[in-house]
Amino acid sequence: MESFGRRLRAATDARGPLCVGIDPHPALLAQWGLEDDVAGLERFAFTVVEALADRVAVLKPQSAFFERFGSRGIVVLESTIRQSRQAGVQVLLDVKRGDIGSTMAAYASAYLDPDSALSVDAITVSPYLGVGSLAPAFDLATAHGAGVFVLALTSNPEGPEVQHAVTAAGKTVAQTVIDEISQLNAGADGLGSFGLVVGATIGETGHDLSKVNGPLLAPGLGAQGGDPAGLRAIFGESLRNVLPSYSREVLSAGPDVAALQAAADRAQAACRAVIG
Ligand SMILES: O=c1ccn([C@@H]2O[C@H](COP(=O)(O)O)[C@@H](O)[C@H]2O)c(=O)[nH]1
Repeated sequence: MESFGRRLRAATDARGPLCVGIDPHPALLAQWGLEDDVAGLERFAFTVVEALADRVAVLKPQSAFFERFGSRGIVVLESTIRQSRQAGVQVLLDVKRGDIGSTMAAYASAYLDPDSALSVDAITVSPYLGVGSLAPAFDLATAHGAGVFVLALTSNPEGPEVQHAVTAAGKTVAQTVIDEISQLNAGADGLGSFGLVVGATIGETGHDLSKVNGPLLAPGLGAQGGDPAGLRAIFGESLRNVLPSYSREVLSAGPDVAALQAAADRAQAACRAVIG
């Protein structure tokens, strides 16, 4: 199977770099005139897929908002993933898993084994137990042409306390993660399949992303205050590999399908003006 990195590059070349999150917040369900229940969750998620699956490169369901409804929410997540993939969009499940290797192997099979009902193109993971503990996810992703995005410099204000801490080796925790992921992508044919999460809100931090050769997911645009104009200072020469990601800013245009599409088109144009 073609690698995730190559599929992603083809998708962003064809449709632009934009990633839109599917985050069915209770407040958004109310704004859309939907009940805060499984039927409302389903209507919300399916409407986003109907509106955007054929015009953006990546849809990013936020697992937490589906898990909130227990097993019935997971069934909706499975359908959302299935419909999205059938429509040809890359699906990045924002699920931020991370555990000791033997447990990580089970998480990996849940999301990266093509036989799983929750199988997606890529997932987000947390390196807090050490990047090496994520090896089962890297291995399964490689075997099945999937991708893995590792949290490095997150968009929230609490992140730097941990991520900017300097290790005994003299590098920040974030730079350690960045360098380990860069090594995984070394020798990739085209864009690598191992990505990083680097928030669009962080400003210039001095971290070196130039050797990553993998996709750089940039959440935090719109509702969290990030602006496409700020991406240049954060990503420098790696700008071409950035996947700018919006959730609430685009989703709040719903439930009208044409209004959602117009909001996504505006976000796409703003990002293209910076990323190209
Ligand atoms: O550093 C991070 C990592 C992940 N996220 C996720 O992205 C979306 C952002 O939603 P907005 O409505 O555009 O603020 C959400 O699912 C977060 O969990 C992040 O924001 N920052």
